Amino acid sequence: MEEATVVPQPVIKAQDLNLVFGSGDNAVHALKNVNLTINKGDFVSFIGPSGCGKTTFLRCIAALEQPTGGTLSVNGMTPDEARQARAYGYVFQHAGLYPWRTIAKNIKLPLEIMGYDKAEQERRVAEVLKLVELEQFGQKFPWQLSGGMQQRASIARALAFDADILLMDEPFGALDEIVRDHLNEQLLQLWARTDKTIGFVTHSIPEAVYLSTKIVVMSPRPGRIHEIIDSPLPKERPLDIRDSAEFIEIAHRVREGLRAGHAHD
Ligand SMILES: Nc1ncnc2c1ncn2[C@@H]1O[C@H](COP(=O)(O)OP(=O)(O)OP(=O)(O)O)[C@@H](O)[C@H]1O
Repeated sequence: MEEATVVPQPVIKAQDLNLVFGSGDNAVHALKNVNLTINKGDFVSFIGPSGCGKTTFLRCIAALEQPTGGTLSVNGMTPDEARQARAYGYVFQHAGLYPWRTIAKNIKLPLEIMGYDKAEQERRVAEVLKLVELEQFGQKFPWQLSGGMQQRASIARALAFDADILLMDEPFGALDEIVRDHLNEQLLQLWARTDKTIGFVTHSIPEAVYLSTKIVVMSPRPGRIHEIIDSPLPKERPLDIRDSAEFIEIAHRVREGLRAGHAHD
């Protein structure tokens, strides 16, 4: 029997994207001629040296920065329209939970602002707490949770309005290795279950290789895409896949890409 061909559905499309902060002598060319298509269900990691524009690219998608050239579409809309349509959830490096609100109330806040009725707010909070395995912690305050649990709560908050796209800016950068491994595993399971499209910024080669279907290797300022590596790893990834020859080979390619990217300067 012939295998069904899956037609890729572009979700995020950047064409010749440029962003220059400031002008004259103070101009910073943060993104230069970035061309990238992210398809539905992709898990795309962005890796590159500090200051190469990873966060800026994510912020452009989220309409938090305005590109100075090129085009960018999100679910077929402009980033501004996509923001208004709640097309994505955004997870920052630090959990950013309000200390005076319980975990459930933190997750509820954007839902309140968006005008969901009380019953729907409760239903969604319960659902996302379950997804990140924090069902028992809704009534706790952030300070009563570990760093990893707080980060899971912030992921739950981003998932609460059930956007198809999740943008994550180094969400696990501040956590220790073991907690990070665990959260990586959980995030992959969540991605497999929900079929979301994920854009993920990281500094860690193993994290990028473990999580992604596509690894975007960026080069130093002005931020350009040096290479896009498609991962042949299966969707189901136990942690020990990191010891496999295939994994090590991709990690090697990413490292080489990062080195070669540096040579542009
Ligand atoms: N609002 C701004 N005004 C001026 N320059 C900015 C602004 N935001 C970012 N930059 C500059 O743009 C460049 C890209 O920054 P960005 O934060 O996207 O890099 P990054 O790859 O995410 O870095 P890191 O890995 O350190 O988080 C940097 O040189 C940064 O200093």
